[in-house]
Amino acid sequence: MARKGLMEQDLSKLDVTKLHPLSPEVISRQVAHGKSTVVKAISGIQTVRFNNEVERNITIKLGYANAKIYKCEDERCPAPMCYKAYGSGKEDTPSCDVPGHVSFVDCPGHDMLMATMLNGAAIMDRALLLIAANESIPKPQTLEHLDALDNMLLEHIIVLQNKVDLIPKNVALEQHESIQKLIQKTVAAGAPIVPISAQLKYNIDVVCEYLVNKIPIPKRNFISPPNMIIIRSFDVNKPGSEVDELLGVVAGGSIVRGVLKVNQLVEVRPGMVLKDENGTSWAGNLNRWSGLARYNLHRVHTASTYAKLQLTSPVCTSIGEKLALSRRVDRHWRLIGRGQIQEGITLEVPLPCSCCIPIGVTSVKRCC
Ligand SMILES: Nc1nc2c(ncn2[C@@H]2O[C@H](COP(=O)(O)OP(=O)(O)OP(=O)(O)O)[C@@H](O)[C@H]2O)c(=O)[nH]1
Repeated sequence: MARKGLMEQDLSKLDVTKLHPLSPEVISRQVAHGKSTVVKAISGIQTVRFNNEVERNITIKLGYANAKIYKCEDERCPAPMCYKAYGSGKEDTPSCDVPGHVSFVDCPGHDMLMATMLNGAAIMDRALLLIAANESIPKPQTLEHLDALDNMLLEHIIVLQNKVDLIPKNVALEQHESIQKLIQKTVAAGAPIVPISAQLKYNIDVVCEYLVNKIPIPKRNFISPPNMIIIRSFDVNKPGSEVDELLGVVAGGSIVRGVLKVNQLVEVRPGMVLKDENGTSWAGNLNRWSGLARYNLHRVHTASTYAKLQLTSPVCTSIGEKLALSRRVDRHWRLIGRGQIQEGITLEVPLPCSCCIPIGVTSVKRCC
C-alpha cells in the first residue's frame, strides 16, 4: 500500500501536539532508500511482515534474513556474474563453492526510530548503508545512520546507491561524487559505493562479490559460555483462528558468543528501565544481553571532551560492552554520543561538542 502522499495532506489542520513518529505527516517526509528491497533481492526474504508496517509501507520493527552466497567456479561464468545469492534453505554443498553466509538485520530508516536501529546495530558486524539515487543528499536519516555507524564503531561498510534505474547516468555519477564527499570524514571513508537497482536486481551480484571479498569474516568465539543478544520479540498467533489469538511470544536475536545446545538451560536477564532519584541528567541506550535499555545516568565528572558517568542503578552488562548515548529531544530519543562500560561502576564517554547536539525533530547538525 502506498504511503499517503505529501500532496494529500492538509497541513492547515495539522495539530503538532498530536504528531507521532509514525504519523503520515511525519512518515511521508522520510525517504525510503530501499533497504528492505535490497534484503529481499539478496535473501529472497520479505522482512516487512507486520500489518501496521505493510499498511504504512515502512519498516518499524527490526527484520531478519539469512542468505547464502555462492561463487560459480566455472571459467565460463566470469565475475561478478559468478556470485549468486540464495535464501538460507539452499543446500550447503552444491556443485559450486560456498564462500559466504550472511545474515541481514533490516533496520527502520526513519530517523525517529533511531533507538530501534541502534538495537539492531548491537548484533551487526558490518553494515550496508543505503542512499536513494533519486533524492538529494544528505537526508537526515542518512546523517543519523552515519553517526550511528561512527558511534558504534562499525567498520567495513558498503554504500549502496540504490534506485539508479530512476535517474540518468550523469546524475548518478554526480551523486556518486557527493556521496564520496559526504562520507570522507566518517567511519565510512573509502567505502565502496555500488550503484544498484534493488528492484531490478541490477548489480546485486556486485554487492555479493563485495560481501564475499571485501568484508572480512568476523571473528567468532565458540568456546565461551553462550551469549545471545535479544533484539526483538515476535507474537505467535494461533494458526487459523478468525480473530488473532495470541499463543505466546518468542524472542529473536543473535548468538554473539559460544554455542547453544538443545535442552540447554538458559538464563534470561531483565531488560528494562532503571530510575535515577534526581531526574534525568543523561539518558543512555545500552546494547546488552537482553537488548536495548534506556536508563538514567548521573554525571560525576566532565572534562573537555569526555565525561565519566556513573550508573545510578545496576544493569546487566559486561566490561567492554559498547554504549550509545541518547538525549530526549521533542519526545524522541536522538543519538548524541558513545561510550564503553568500564571496570567498576564508572564509564567514560566522549562528549559531543555543543554543535553536535540534535537541534530538531528531523535534522541533526553535524559536528564541525
Ligand atoms: N525504482 C526503484 N524503486 C525501488 C528500488 N528499491 C526500492 N524501491 C521502492 O522504494 C520503496 C521503498 O522501498 P523499501 O525497501 O521499503 O525501503 P526501506 O528503506 O526499507 O524503507 P524503510 O525501512 O521504511 O525506511 C518501495 O516502493 C520499493 O519498491 C529500486 O531500486 N528502484
